[in-house]
Amino acid sequence: MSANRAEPECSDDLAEDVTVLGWVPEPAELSDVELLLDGAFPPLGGFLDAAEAESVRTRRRLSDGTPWPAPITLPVPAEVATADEIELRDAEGAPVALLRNIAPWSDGTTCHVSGPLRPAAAPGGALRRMRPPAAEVRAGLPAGPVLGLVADEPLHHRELAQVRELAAELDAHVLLLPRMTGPRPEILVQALLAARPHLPAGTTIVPVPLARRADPDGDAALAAQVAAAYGATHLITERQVDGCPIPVVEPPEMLRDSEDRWTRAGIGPGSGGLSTAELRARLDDGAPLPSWFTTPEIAEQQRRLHPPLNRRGFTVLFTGLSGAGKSTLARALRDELSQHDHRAVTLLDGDVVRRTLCEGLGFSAADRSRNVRRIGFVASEVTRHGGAAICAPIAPYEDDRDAVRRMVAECGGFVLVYVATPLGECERRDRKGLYRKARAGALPEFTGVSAPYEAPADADLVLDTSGLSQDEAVGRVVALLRERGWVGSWTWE
Ligand SMILES: Nc1ncnc2c1ncn2[C@@H]1O[C@H](COP(=O)(O)OS(=O)(=O)O)[C@@H](OP(=O)(O)O)[C@H]1O
Ligand SMILES: Nc1ncnc2c1ncn2[C@@H]1O[C@H](COP(=O)(O)OP(=O)(O)O)[C@@H](O)[C@H]1O
Repeated sequence: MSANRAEPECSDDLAEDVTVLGWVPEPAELSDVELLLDGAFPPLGGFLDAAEAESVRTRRRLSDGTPWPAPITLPVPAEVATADEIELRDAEGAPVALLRNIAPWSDGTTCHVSGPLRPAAAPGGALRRMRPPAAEVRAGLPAGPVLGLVADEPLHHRELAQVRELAAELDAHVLLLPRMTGPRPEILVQALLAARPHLPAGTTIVPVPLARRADPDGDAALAAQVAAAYGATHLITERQVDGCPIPVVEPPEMLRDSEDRWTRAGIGPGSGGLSTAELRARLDDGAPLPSWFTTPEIAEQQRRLHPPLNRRGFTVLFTGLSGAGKSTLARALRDELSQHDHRAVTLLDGDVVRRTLCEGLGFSAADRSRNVRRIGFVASEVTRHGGAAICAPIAPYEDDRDAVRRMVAECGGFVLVYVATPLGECERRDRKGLYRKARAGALPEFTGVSAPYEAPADADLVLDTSGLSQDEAVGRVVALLRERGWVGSWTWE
């Protein structure tokens, strides 16, 4: 049997020369660690080795032929891959699991570690009290069919009627597995708990920290594996699931009758309900959700999960050469928003950030990268909590700007403004005399002179301040924010 399959627990008495290193995996990888420890990925007992990963990638099967939909692997830096044992830690640095690194491997560019896992502490993670290990959940289920549903959206009247219909048809117990993904997973769980009065009596609800996979088919099939591990004997899903370990049941067509009840036989005007796009548009606009669509309690959680655009946070990242006008425009935009918008505005200006948050960092590529990503982290937190973050670093590297976009976009709006004032004009302005020094060789690694600036190809707005007044430039940013729905019309000028 491969080193990655479930195995007897390895012993604690390691030899003295065993090297143990700590490592903090990405949040999605930590979710896999939790699921492995909880027995939610049987028969896996740890991360896949090279042969198993290749077998899953090419055949969607483990090497012994067992269907397995997605590679569960753990990439690490090369120096970590050399350790015999790796202590996997959560974002706060607390130990979660110990990985016996029996078979480290490389895919040519990235190192991976593989081997059995054992817990390093009592099970933790968000909402832990609601989610016992898979075996415990299975043991608590009644005998007979169990209808599983892995939910990553709230359930409204139509979906709830579908679940009730299928449960009655199969005479099944319902096992609802809210999927803890996205920036506010706890709200999804609350939205699904709010649906309990409308689900069959005794429905078991267990949140699962199953991170989303890029490949939608592999993702759906992995969700099916998890549902089966927790005891589902049938799975409700609209998707085709290859190699599903349990029978799939498609949700039946439900229509709304003239009294707004959802039935299999119902007919009536608008009887199909709201499409996903219609629901999203209503949520974006803050429009009410009709009572035939959902209950007030579920609607409240749905709105918390997806607030109207003009109530969500956003970030504006100005990028451009020194002297391009980033700080000037950032300050003017701050003033404009402070005067007209309801959000708290946080200005993260290059010079100020470097004296505070990023004190001690220089201008090497690595330090600039750290600087920009730190700014991005703070901006994403401001955005998550409904504020407006305005950032004005040079941010010369595309990778770092992309990282900021990713961090922020998970939490709210993101706008990249390229202040594309030409180098000649920036140099002519030379407000701080830095270009002169750089040209004289007294200031090394100066952006545009002796250090690179990668002009963005993905800017949401490009502003050349050599041909645009400050007011016009800020007006364009505000117009874009308005067009995207993040800000409304000003009530007064
Ligand atoms: N070598 C070098 N290259 C570029 N800029 C330099 C350098 N040394 C000091 N300065 C001053 O630092 C400001 C840029 O800092 P940033 O944090 O925005 O830069 S970066 O995003 O990390 O690249 C920049 O401010 P702005 O003129 O507001 O852009 C400069 O005043
Ligand atoms: N249309 C404009 N928009 C912004 N700044 C302008 C404009 N026209 C001239 N400037 C001047 O250019 C300089 C830009 O400096 P700054 O805003 O500190 O740039 P950065 O933050 O990109 O280094 C300021 O002195 C500002 O007054």
